[in-house]
Amino acid sequence: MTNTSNALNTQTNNTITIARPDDWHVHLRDGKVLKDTVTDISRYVGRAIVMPNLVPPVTNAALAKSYYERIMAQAPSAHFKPLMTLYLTDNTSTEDIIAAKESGLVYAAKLYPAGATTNSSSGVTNVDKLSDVFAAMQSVEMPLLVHGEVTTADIDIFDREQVFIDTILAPLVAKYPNLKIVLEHITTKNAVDFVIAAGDNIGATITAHHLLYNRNHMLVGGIRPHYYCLPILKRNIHQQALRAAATSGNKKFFLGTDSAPHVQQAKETACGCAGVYSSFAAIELYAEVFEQENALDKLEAFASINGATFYQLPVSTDKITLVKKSWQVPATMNFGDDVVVPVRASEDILWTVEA
Ligand SMILES: NC(=O)N[C@@H](CC(=O)O)C(=O)O
Ligand SMILES: [Zn+2]
Ligand SMILES: [Zn+2]
Repeated sequence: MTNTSNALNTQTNNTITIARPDDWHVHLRDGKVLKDTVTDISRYVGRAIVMPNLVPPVTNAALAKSYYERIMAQAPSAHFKPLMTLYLTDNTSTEDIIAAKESGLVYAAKLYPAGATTNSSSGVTNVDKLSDVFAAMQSVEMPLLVHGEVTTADIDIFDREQVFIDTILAPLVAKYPNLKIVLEHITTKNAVDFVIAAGDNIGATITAHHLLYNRNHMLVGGIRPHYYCLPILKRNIHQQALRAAATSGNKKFFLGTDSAPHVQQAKETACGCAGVYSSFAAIELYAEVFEQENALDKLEAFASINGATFYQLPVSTDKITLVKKSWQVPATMNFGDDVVVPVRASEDILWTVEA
């Protein structure tokens, strides 16, 4: 099959060539494990929006710069570029936003409602405290990335995203009509519907695991901690809505793995951490979903075009090729002095990226 100048992807039944994908939401962690996460992600991913939920969090341009330098010190592949993010707290100032923008390294700021997820204890307790910060972000055109879950004890964990959209996100979108917002790792039909109905300034990332799995995978026949992530896997109708959105080609939806490794002991315990490690095989996992939905022709839009367009960055001119060839994921993977149990551990992944 020949490529035409305006159709970027080339496809047969068993291979597909697309522009180099980016990952618009990933956790690379820090310290000894950085070598492992950076090696895995930089195998073929171009740009990655790097989450700032370290301990302590990445709250200003200076911290973002030193984290950037620690990532680059791992000697990632030449095509890899980390795009840094700022962690918003109750104390973030408009000066922090301006300095971050001027650094040229920070591409977005992340809103973690305090207590919502891993390392979010320094997060924002009340978005009203950040009015000036959001106004500054709107004026310097810095996207706001949102972990969209409320944290109040009276709200059921399966409803946290929907309640966040209704009570916090919708008013925020109304108050800052030009602020670019990415609702990260969406998990519900409510989120899909909200994003579709909103203006072009509102987008969403979708993880591979929320496309491949629903809460039955986590809970039927025994509790499986390696499926536990936040926002938590929802029921099948939500999974179907996510699959429809991702494979639709709609420019508002783009690839964000939310790959979030935790050591094996921290997952396989009485109170296990939230997070799924997936970035070692991101595009291969998404390709399974797109093939199942008969939408391999939309994979490039989701993985390589829509996110770049949202962030006003050029689409990569490099290409990668996926081949329909299965391989077995190891039971564990190196993670500093420890190991992580990756998504699909000891099972097959159906696609392979050609070296
Ligand atoms: N997604 C997760 O379950 N965990 C993430 C945090 C996050 O993205 O919310 C982590 O940092 O471990
Ligand atoms: Zn999150
Ligand atoms: Zn995340």
